[in-house]
Amino acid sequence: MNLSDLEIAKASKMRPIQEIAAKLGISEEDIRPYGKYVAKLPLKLIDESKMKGKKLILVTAITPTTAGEGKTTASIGLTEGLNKIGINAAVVIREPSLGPVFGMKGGAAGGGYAQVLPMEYINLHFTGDFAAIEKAHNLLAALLDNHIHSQKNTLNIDPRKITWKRVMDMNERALRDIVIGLGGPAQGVVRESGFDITAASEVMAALCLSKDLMDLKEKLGNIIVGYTFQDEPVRAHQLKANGAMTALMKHAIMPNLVQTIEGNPAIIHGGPFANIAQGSNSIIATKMGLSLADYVVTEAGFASDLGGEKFLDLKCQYGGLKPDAVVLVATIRALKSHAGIASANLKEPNPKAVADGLPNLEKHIENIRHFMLVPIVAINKFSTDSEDEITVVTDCCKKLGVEVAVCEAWEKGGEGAIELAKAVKQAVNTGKSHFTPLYDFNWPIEQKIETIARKIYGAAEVEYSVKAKQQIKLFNKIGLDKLPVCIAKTQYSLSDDPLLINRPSGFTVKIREFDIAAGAGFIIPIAGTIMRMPGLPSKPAAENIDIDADGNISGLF
Ligand SMILES: Nc1ncnc2c1ncn2[C@@H]1O[C@H](COP(=O)(O)OP(=O)(O)O)[C@@H](O)[C@H]1O
Ligand SMILES: O=COP(=O)(O)O
Ligand SMILES: [Mg+2]
Repeated sequence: MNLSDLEIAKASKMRPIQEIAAKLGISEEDIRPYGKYVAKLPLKLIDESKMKGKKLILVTAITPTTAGEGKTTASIGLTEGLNKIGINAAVVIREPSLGPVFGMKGGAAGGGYAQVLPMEYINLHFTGDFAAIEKAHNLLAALLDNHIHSQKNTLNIDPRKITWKRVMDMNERALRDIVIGLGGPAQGVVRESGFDITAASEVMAALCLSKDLMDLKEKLGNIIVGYTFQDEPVRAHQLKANGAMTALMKHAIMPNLVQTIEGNPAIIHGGPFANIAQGSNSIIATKMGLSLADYVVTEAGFASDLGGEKFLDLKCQYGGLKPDAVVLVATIRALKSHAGIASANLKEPNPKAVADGLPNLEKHIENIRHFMLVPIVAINKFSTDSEDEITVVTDCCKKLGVEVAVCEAWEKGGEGAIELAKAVKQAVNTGKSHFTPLYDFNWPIEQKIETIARKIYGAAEVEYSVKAKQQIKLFNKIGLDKLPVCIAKTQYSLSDDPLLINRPSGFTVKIREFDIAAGAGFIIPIAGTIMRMPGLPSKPAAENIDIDADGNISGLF
């Protein structure tokens, strides 16, 4: 195949969004169109009574290369395949961030003949949800600094203990750590601050974990922006910020309906990354999908140790969701990378390297079983994969008693995912999945972290910096210790060291500090050197993106 993702997307004939809505039994009056091919869906379409008996399938992956191993592509392909075998399935995915779009990974609308459309609209500004999240986040920052400057700091906030930063949906390392208020007394109070990427915003997390607009307003009001001189937490509602913040989110709270290349329904909502945030689309969108379709295929970022674990322990517990099966995407190229093969040589057939990389796959299979769930391995086939290499993986799965299917949806669309769809249909109806979260929110903070680190990462122990230990004491004092944890760490290793590939053991996870999302409802242990504002690579994808006089965009992928 020599067409690019964008060329395939442009060549695909889209159906009016009303037709896609009708597939989900939604009337024209009930949708809010954004042009001909996109619509927002009102929350009244969520009906928990209709969710009974519906099937929820999580798509996760093995530890990825920098390009990603095809979870979003396979999720869309599987949805096409399920519809081809007569199952009314919808895919529910996250909205792409401009960070990767202009950075290294590119967009997040799938690939090849397994894409959601309109791809360029989805990958760029879409319906403005990210913009609303950014504005709400930065409004709180502005009100906070204004309180200190213009309102005599009656809340007694210690400017050195402000934790609330600003956000921007761009990979901007230059804004990670900044000094604000320079230029004299009229410019506010001089203090250190910084930017995180919007995908890491607590407003994003609150949106993804809320059940409706008033729940979102309460979550936003509970955001801790910093501490007083007496170490008391200061929350957004004390700045009277959450009403206006929620007003900005009035439309963003509604999920977005689009379509796949084959005209099946796709719901897109929220876009947190899974290495620095909780990595799953919203509870609202997932419940809407389960209210309207019989099967919902949904993805969580990066591998089972990041998006997978956070989807299961955090989102499912908060949302009362129970997955019926987990698809574990594996690629020949990623397995070879775990054998130490350089990225330049990953296309060369090398069955032995595939075999040497299998321990990483085995660990991710074990991780899914830790949640008492049934894994199905989906080999996302690339054109360069050899039959011998694929046989290495299928033999390994058979030895472990794990269902495995080759997924060719990137090349063939739904036709290429029928084998996977049949395996999923069988798995969700065996009743062998008895979803059990890894930990109870009420456990002590250290026990929650150490359970994940040992069981899911394979760590020998967890170490805490002096700062992290002080923060745990503070969290225990102010009652944040009963919140779940959302560990920020590298996506390139099961450990917190990106250089430890394959299945590392005997390592120590080092928690350097914590961020908190007291409003959204979790604490964020930050492991290793991970940053919550990524930087652009030396060859940004943005340099290859262009537009002509007729508005034709090129280079987006
Ligand atoms: N089978 C495949 N062959 C070629 N390219 C693929 C294949 N599957 C995915 N891709 C490409 O790899 C990149 C990552 O895919 P994506 O589905 O976004 O992965 P993830 O969601 O796991 O990050 C995308 O550019 C996509 O088009
Ligand atoms: O948060 C990361 O998501 P992907 O793995 O889909 O890129
Ligand atoms: Mg993805």
